[in-house]
Amino acid sequence: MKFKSPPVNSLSLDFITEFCIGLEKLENNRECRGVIFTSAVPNIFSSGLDITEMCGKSMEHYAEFWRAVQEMWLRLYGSNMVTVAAVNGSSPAGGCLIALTCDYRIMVENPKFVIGLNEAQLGIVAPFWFKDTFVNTVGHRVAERSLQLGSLHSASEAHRLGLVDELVPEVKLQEKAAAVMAQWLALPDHARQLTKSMMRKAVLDRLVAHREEDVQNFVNFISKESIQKSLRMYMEMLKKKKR
Ligand SMILES: CCCCCCCC/C=C\CC(=O)SCCNC(=O)CCNC(=O)[C@H](O)C(C)(C)COP(=O)(O)OP(=O)(O)OC[C@H]1O[C@@H](n2cnc3c(N)ncnc32)[C@H](O)[C@@H]1OP(=O)(O)O
Repeated sequence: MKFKSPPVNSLSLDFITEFCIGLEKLENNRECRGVIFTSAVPNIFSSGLDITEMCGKSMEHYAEFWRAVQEMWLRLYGSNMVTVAAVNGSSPAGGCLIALTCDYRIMVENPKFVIGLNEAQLGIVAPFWFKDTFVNTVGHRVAERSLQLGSLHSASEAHRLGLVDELVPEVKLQEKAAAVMAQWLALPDHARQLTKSMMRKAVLDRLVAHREEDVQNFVNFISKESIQKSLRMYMEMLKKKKR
């Protein structure tokens, strides 16, 4: 699945809806046993949640958007397929979450590319299921420090921390992703799928059990004037950076 929503593959409601539909089609296709996620936008894997979906909109819109974000994560983290992220660009916040939610992460070894859950830098808080996914990948200590500081890690640092599994030169990315996929698909599906489910079930169940509460927390948090102000300032900063 190649993300192609220029300029930065931000995760808008439309993007997320298409992502979920695409994933469901693949999940229902018996001939498809694995998916590689990558980007068709140069230098960007995904810039994370589309901030304009969380700024200046109605409470109803925030609730609809957040349910879609939850749905995307539930489908991807709970997927029966082998999922490989071929990270060929920067991947902050929600973009990093997509990578973390996959079974394996390969990143291009470009010192300019960054990845991480930088929510704290925007004055927002990564929800518990982002945190759980992060902890399950890198362990509690690394996740705690990285989340509190809202760190964006270079590709080499992300590799050292275990946030990504492998680094490759850009030209080798697709070949490496295909080789990893072949290695994972060599196992019997039922054994791999049951093992994956056993490892991820508690974290998935936790969101399913608290889904509406999580939507309400998000809506209350994001609609606070202080949070709206932080997000507006962040968007202005992104725009000014260009000039
Ligand atoms: C109690 C429960 C509480 C729950 C709280 C909420 C939890 C929310 C969880 C997740 C949050 C997120 O995912 S927020 C998104 C975080 N993303 C970022 O911080 C990345 C921001 N973007 C960048 O750093 C850079 O754009 C880039 C490194 C990704 C690319 O840099 P580049 O120089 O190539 O491009 P530009 O910066 O010039 O950007 C081009 C264009 O795109 C706009 N843009 C960028 N990112 C976003 C985004 N995430 N959403 C919307 N729009 C974005 C940027 O403003 C530029 O627009 P213009 O061309 O109009 O200027």
